[in-house]
Amino acid sequence: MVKDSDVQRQADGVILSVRNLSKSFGALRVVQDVSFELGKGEVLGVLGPNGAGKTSLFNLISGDIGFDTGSIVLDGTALDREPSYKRAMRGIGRTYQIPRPYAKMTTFENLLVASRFAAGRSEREAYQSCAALLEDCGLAGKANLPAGGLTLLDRKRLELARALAGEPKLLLLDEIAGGLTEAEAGQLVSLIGHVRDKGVTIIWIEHVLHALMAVAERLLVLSFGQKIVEGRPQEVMDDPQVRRIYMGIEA
Ligand SMILES: Nc1ncnc2c1ncn2[C@@H]1O[C@H](COP(=O)(O)OP(=O)(O)OP(=O)(O)O)[C@@H](O)[C@H]1O
Repeated sequence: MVKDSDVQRQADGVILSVRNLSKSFGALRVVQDVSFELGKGEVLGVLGPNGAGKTSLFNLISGDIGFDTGSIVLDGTALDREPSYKRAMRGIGRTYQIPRPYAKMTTFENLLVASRFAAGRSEREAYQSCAALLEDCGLAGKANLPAGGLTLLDRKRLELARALAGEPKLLLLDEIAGGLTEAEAGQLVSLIGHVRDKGVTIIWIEHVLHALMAVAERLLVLSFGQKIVEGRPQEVMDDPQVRRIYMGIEA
């Protein structure tokens, strides 16, 4: 149920309100009564053990799956049952844990598709913005290579660039640093920092803690589909429940 107060808060600078969101697959309750808010330009990190419901939460926000109960309000608009392509056009961009480029298309063509369809750019505008994006994301030298042949780091860069080509106001990053070396993760962190500096609001699910801690202003921890704690990064990491449940450390 969307309350008038949610819409009012959004006028005050909140870009996303998630209220009492729940989703079950059969008897499995993957997201249970989760609520949080996100300020414009904020970076929220999401943590939790494997299977905690983090990707499911993203799928609910992006519209890849529908929720059972609760509400999601983006910039004053309740998303209700809107499909994912409409949410992309409203400004929700996302990456997937396993990058999903069109493998036979070139890096540049992959970006063009996102720019034309998610951002609704004309052909000319799309060419210009995608050329700039290739530069920003360190992919200029790979523009004409088939995306399927890129290294893992370049596939992650392309995954991020494709999400950015849709010109999102809210960007959902799903374990984008996973599988990278420390130096590669560092490059990605600085890229994400640039995206944040341009005013894009970000929710970032990540197991690579040092990468997340470098950018996130607030953390939210899920366990068995429920939000167990939310707050400033150091407060959250010091929380006894988080140390026990997430890190396996006895308080
Ligand atoms: N489409 C689906 N049908 C049935 N069960 C699902 C489906 N999608 C996810 N699940 C289950 O929901 C639970 C939460 O999965 P989810 O992928 O959201 O967790 P996660 O926190 O992102 O985990 P990880 O860190 O391993 O990516 C898991 O038990 C998973 O098996």
